[in-house]
Formats: sequence, structure tokens, C-alpha cells
Amino acid sequence: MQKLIEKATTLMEALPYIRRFAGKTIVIKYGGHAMADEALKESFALDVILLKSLGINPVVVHGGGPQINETLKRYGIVSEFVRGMRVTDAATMAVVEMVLTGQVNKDVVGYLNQHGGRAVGLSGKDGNLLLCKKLLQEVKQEDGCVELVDIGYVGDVVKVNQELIQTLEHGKFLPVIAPVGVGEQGESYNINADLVAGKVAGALKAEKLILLTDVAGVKNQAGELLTSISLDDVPALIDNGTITGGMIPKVTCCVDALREGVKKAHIVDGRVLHAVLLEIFTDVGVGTEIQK
Ligand SMILES: Nc1ncnc2c1ncn2[C@@H]1O[C@H](COP(=O)(O)OP(=O)(O)O)[C@@H](O)[C@H]1O
Ligand SMILES: CC(=O)N[C@@H](CCC(=O)OP(=O)(O)O)C(=O)O
Repeated sequence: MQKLIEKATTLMEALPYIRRFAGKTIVIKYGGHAMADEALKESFALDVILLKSLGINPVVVHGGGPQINETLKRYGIVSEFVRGMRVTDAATMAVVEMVLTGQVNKDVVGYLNQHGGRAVGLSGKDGNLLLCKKLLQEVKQEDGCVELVDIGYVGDVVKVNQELIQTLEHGKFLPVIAPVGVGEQGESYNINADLVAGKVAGALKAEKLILLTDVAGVKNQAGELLTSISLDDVPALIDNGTITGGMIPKVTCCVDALREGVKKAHIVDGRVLHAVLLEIFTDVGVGTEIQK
């Protein structure tokens, strides 16, 4: 917290930001890698709880890719990724649901509450929060044609039950969402956590979407940080191979969220202590802003 006050200079300087965001929703995607370090976990919990106590409404969507990998390894299940999405067969889905909803979600809720929060854990199945259909992943072939590839129980969110989130917000609770969705037949879907954060932010018309990750932000091919990119530039950056792997769903979901009415979208370095507060309460920002 001391660091925050130093960076924001004084609390007085934070006041305009507090006024600007009071009563507004900020959706924060908490990445799997940023959960590995105790100091980062604590700084994240303190940031989110401080926002809530200032009358701002944070909604947390967590990932858990590394934790899923670890458990899959123990079960001897090998998984592969297509453009940042895990190919998910039935056995993998069972592990994904167990790890995300049973382990990671409760872990995040637990330490938020330990630090004084009123966090409530949800998966997309609770109250039909995240209704899904099967996602067919677009893969560009060598001839330039786009093929739709079936990658198993991977979901695309077709509807967010925002009423459930708003009910919790009005009750001063802090929603913490695991990226597992439900299909029309009650089947479970594995959803990329960035995609969930973008859809939730879009449905809530959030003031800000912040995706915490394990790099400084979006980088160019020389490895330099791009502090801001226009959403119109995103397709070319993916096509020319600048943005690859797990960064693809991140930038794509920022673009979709902005188009759905989210005011600002940021990809932020989750390895920096108090990254959330630095992003919200200073003009410097940390990471990359995707701009309309
Ligand atoms: N242009 C790019 N700039 C930064 N990172 C990129 C870029 N293209 C691909 N990446 C990769 O995307 C990764 C972030 O995605 P991912 O591993 O899914 O993160 P998280 O676990 O935080 O969701 C980075 O660690 C990096 O390896
Ligand atoms: C479909 C898909 O890829 N789902 C992700 C869900 C977890 C996630 O997104 O976690 P991170 O944000 O930590 O990467 C997965 O199975 O890893």
C-alpha cells in the first residue's frame, strides 16, 4: 500500500480518480501466472478490496492455466493449444472444471476474504451466469483461407446473466468468476478467462477492463512495449505474427469489449505490485491500452 501512495503521490491526487470511478464497474482478469507469488497475491487482494471500499465495483474473473497444466500432468493428460485456446476433450474438461471451480476459485475467494473482502465465488454454471455454445476456432491455412476447427468442450459466451452480478454488487459483495460455462443441455464448457472478462465487461458496460498478465504488455516484433494500440490495428498485428498464442484472445476480447461499450481496455503487467491501483489511480498506466 505504501508503494501505491508513493506512486499516486498523495491520496489527494487519487481523489479525482475515486470520484470518476465511484459507483462504476471495473472488470479485472486475474491471470494464472500472477497467482503464483505470495507478495503479488496480497497486493492484488489489497487493491481489489480498496477499490470496493471506495465505492467502486470490481468484478474479478480469474484464470488458472498453469494450475490446470499441473493437474493434467499428474493425471498423465497431455493438452495442446490452438491460437491460445486449450483443446478440451471430456477427460480434460473434468479436470478443468475441478481445478477452476473447486481449487482456484476458492483459493482467490479465500484470500480476498482473509484480507477483509466480501468475495463470492461463482462459476458460469451458477445462476446460468455464462451461457455458452461450442466455440469453433478460426485457423488461417497456408493458402490464406480460414478454417473453423472443433477444439472440443471450449465455449463461446452467448449470454451473461448480469442480473446476478448486479445483485451481488448491490449487496456489497465482490463477485469472483471462474471461466467455466454451461451449454443448453447443461454441459460444461471450458472458456478462456480473457474471453469471459471481455464478455462480462461488455454485458455490464464496464468503465474499464483490465487484463493482468505475465509480460509488460503487448510488444512489437523488436520486443518493445506498445503503450497503446488502436483496435483497427489488431487484425494486422495478429496476421503478421506480432501477436501470437495467449496474447491473441487477450487483444481480441479487448476489441470486442470496446465495441460493446466498455470505455477502456488495458493489458497490464500483473508482475508489478499494485498494478491494478497504478492503472486506475495514475495517468501513467502500466502496460498497453487498446483504444477505440
Ligand atoms: N506481441 C506480444 N506481446 C506480448 N506477449 C505476447 C505477444 N505475443 C504473444 N505473447 C505471449 O502471450 C503471453 C500471455 O498470454 P498467456 O500466457 O495466456 O497469459 P496469462 O496466463 O496471463 O493469461 C506472454 O507471456 C507471451 O509469451
Ligand atoms: C479454453 C481455454 O484455453 N481455457 C483456459 C481456462 C483458464 C485460463 O484462461 O487461464 P489463464 O488466464 O491463466 O491462461 C485453459 O484451459 O487454460
